[in-house]
Amino acid sequence: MATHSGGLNTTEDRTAVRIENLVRSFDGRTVLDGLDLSIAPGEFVALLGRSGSGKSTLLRALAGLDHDVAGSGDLTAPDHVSVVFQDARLLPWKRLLDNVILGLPGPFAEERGRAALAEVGLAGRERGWPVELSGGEQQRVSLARSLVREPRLLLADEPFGALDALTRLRMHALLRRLCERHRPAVLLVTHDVDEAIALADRVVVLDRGRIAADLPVDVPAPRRQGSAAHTALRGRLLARLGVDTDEDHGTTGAAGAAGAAGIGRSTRTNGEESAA
Ligand SMILES: Nc1ncnc2c1ncn2[C@@H]1O[C@H](COP(=O)(O)OP(=O)(O)OP(=O)(O)O)[C@@H](O)[C@H]1O
Repeated sequence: MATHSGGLNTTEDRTAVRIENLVRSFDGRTVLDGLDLSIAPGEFVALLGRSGSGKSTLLRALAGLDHDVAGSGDLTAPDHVSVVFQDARLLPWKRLLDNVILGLPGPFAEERGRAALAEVGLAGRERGWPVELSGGEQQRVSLARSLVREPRLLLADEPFGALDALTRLRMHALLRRLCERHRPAVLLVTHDVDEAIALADRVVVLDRGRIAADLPVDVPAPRRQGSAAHTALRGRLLARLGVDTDEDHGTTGAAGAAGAAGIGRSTRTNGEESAA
């Protein structure tokens, strides 16, 4: 695997993503400060961090969307990267199938697009228009558009942030199924600690431009909220986010709000927490 300082490289080896000493600054303010992170092929990593901590900046760097931003470090990512954003970003003047296969080369693009729409539960809607879809359905099309390209790395920037709670749960189940089938490496940015625990193999917390915690999700399926393992991991993550949950003292109301927001006052030390 070849890596080059300051650029985006590609690799086909056993590491899907390797980031070393990544630095990104805006107007003299350092946002990513020597960040290190690796993701294995097929691994699902959730990225938490307070607002403004640099999560989207990291995603943009991985997507190769920040060529105009000054910075340094080594960054290695696969050739095939897809990005899903909070808004589905469908082209309103194109039918759903055409949105899914937009720019997709090859004679079987239509066939693959139909299969992808069926996979996300939208079989028969190929000739429909984006305006006819709910927010959740639009995000399904966005997922189909990403997965039809068989990415080795799927980057998702709060893809369910605008959805209602029930739709969000359905989308969790769908994303899990799709990832089990297609096995891309995934980096999911979320503000929701419970979403991170529900979906990821590993959760990392970004703080002060570095990875402050890197914890495996050792919660037995079906990862029910309220189980001892779920509650323990949730508490550790919220603590790293600077949220005082009081869960040890038997009050969970504030923790519930904090779990969804992923924000709060800063009380942590600067040390990195990782798997014990
Ligand atoms: N193009 C840019 N020009 C100037 N500053 C920027 C730019 N992009 C990001 N920033 C700044 O970098 C910091 C990190 O932004 P980023 O969007 O990566 O944070 P985030 O963790 O994704 O935040 P949120 O959770 O609120 O979406 C913020 O202070 C933001 O204002």
